[in-house]
Amino acid sequence: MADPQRPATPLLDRVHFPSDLKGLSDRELRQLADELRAETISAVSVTGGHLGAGLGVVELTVALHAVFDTPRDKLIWDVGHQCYPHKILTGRRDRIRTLRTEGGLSGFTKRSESPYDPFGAAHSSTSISAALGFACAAGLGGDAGDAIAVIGDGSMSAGMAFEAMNNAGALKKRLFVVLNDNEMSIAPPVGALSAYLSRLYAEAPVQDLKEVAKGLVSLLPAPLQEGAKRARDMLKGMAVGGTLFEALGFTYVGPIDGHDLDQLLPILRMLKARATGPVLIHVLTKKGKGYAPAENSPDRGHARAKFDVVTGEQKKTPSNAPSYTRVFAESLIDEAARDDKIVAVTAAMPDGTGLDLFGARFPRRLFDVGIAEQHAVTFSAGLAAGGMKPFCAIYSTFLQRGYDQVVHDVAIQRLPVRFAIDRAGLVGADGATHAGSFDVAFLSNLPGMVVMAAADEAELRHMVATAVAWDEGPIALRYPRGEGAGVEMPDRGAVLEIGRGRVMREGGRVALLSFGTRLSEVLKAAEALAARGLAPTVVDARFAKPLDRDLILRLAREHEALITVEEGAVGGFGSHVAQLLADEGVFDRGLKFRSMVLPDIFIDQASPEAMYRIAGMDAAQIAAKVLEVLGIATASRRA
Ligand SMILES: Cc1ncc(C[n+]2csc(CCOP(=O)(O)OP(=O)(O)O)c2C)c(N)n1
Ligand SMILES: CC(=O)[C@@H](O)[C@H](O)COP(=O)(O)O
Ligand SMILES: [Mg+2]
Repeated sequence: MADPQRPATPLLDRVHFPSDLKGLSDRELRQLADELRAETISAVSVTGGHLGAGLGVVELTVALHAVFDTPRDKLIWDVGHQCYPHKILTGRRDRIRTLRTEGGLSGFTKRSESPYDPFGAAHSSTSISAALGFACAAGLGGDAGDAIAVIGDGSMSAGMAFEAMNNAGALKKRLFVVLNDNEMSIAPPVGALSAYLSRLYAEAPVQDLKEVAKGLVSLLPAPLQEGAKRARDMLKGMAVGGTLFEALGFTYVGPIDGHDLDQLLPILRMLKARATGPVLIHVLTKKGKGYAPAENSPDRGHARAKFDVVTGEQKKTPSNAPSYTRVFAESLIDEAARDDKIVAVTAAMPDGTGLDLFGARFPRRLFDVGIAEQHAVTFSAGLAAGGMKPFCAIYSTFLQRGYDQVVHDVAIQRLPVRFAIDRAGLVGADGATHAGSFDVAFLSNLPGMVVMAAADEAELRHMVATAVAWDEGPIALRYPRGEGAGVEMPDRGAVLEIGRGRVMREGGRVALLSFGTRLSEVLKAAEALAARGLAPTVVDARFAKPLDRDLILRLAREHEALITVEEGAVGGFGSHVAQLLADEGVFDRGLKFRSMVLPDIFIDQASPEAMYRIAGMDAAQIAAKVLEVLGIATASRRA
């Protein structure tokens, strides 16, 4: 009997690389697409991960690989969260059930993984720039081949995509941009571009093949276009809204049905044969296509835990503690009920940041600006300058994109923007691209910035209250992905004294100075050391900026060694403590000092626990560091 969890895929079994598609008929390609969809669903049911986007591009993936000559032609998937079918067709099917696990395949495209991934991604809206780079390199004697960017409607709204199109339209290089329009970002898309795209296909019904083919004569080199004017005019008439892309110098083709290989194949073949400059192919698809539990869910199956293929039911591990994200959202709602100046800003991540809850309660006070982190930061600066109390909630990794805005628009003007930095530290299955490693470093060096890290969910509630109360300049609070520590929650957040840490336990010889949620591991390490008669002092620093100078200098005076621990890269909390100690001449007096930070490598996907083990930051490793600093040999070292 057929196993629904592991479908039969007789044709796909014969396809190992895109070259195997070349001998298949269009009818066989249609069958292949069906098998590829079933295999994608089966694989993600085992691994969890991004499901809906991949299901939406199954036919597109088959068509692009069937028509273009990858990897010579460079196929660049924007974000890369839709690339699982592509991985299956490009020599990685045997490892597809290792997606997003330690030692397994990345959940995104990655250059080091395959020559079929010419450009890595995971953050959005980079594909057109990269493809244009490839197109120009080819023209200058670099790698030959066409460049094709596939970008979603959500990602298309980001400034970078328009910067790239503006450049491409002027350069007039042959370049293919496939706009995969599924009317979804993670949440329903927002903004004027989204409305514009909807109008495009509301006004111009999906074109039938014959008409599109006629219109495509406009791609012919100029001398051949003369006799085709009527057809070109017809295409223009149909693609009423193509004018935006045409104004940017692209030939607009579409909208076409992205699930219909009878449309995709001939159009792509014709474009491959004849296009001369930049072309935008507007393809309509359905996120989650072909799998009812995904199609019918509000996020169209964007990301899934492992699930049962038949029922679609996800296998989530139950938890006793609320997530940090939820605590942030509930705390903010609580504060906002008392203070009508509080507003919230998200860059296309209402669910991920918990601000969907805030929006449900205060619809007029939530701004989802789309995938536009730079704008989100400066927009928040404007809100602050206008007298509001904006909470700009962004994942640590995505805030990287808005750094100049943080410096130039917020910090220099000392505007009280509250940065709620979610996904701080190592996040697990999304890997290095999504790790929140750098925010402490890139924020703590800014004059006037206050930088806090919550050690647990109760602390997070206090930090939200503290940020509300702080009007003197920008302030950031960081917290990780996942569940809290399960501590008792205060009814209301207390306003913390800026720049003051808290002593968790007093001990001798060594002081452990923790910044963030490693505190629980630090306390476990302290317990283990205490059992050996080496009870250390443990402090929750709370602030990386301003530092609690008095406390740190006291600890330095009263202990033989001081060790900082943080979920961030070098240049952050530990570096600032070291700077203080150096400036105050403390090292001259013989203090032993170590800073436990994320190592100077990008850590690939694994469970967060495994990633912290790789980083050398679990309780056992912290305890071992203490022994090392004190010159006490451990059993394993002696052995
Ligand atoms: C710079 C950046 N901001 C936010 C995200 C989070 N994110 C990942 S996919 C996604 C939605 C993308 O929508 P779209 O491009 O339309 O692709 P779809 O999922 O609809 O296929 C978002 C917001 C990201 N990866 N990169
Ligand atoms: C592809 C992408 O950037 C998002 O979908 C991201 O994977 C979400 O991460 P969380 O699961 O931590 O919200
Ligand atoms: Mg989309």
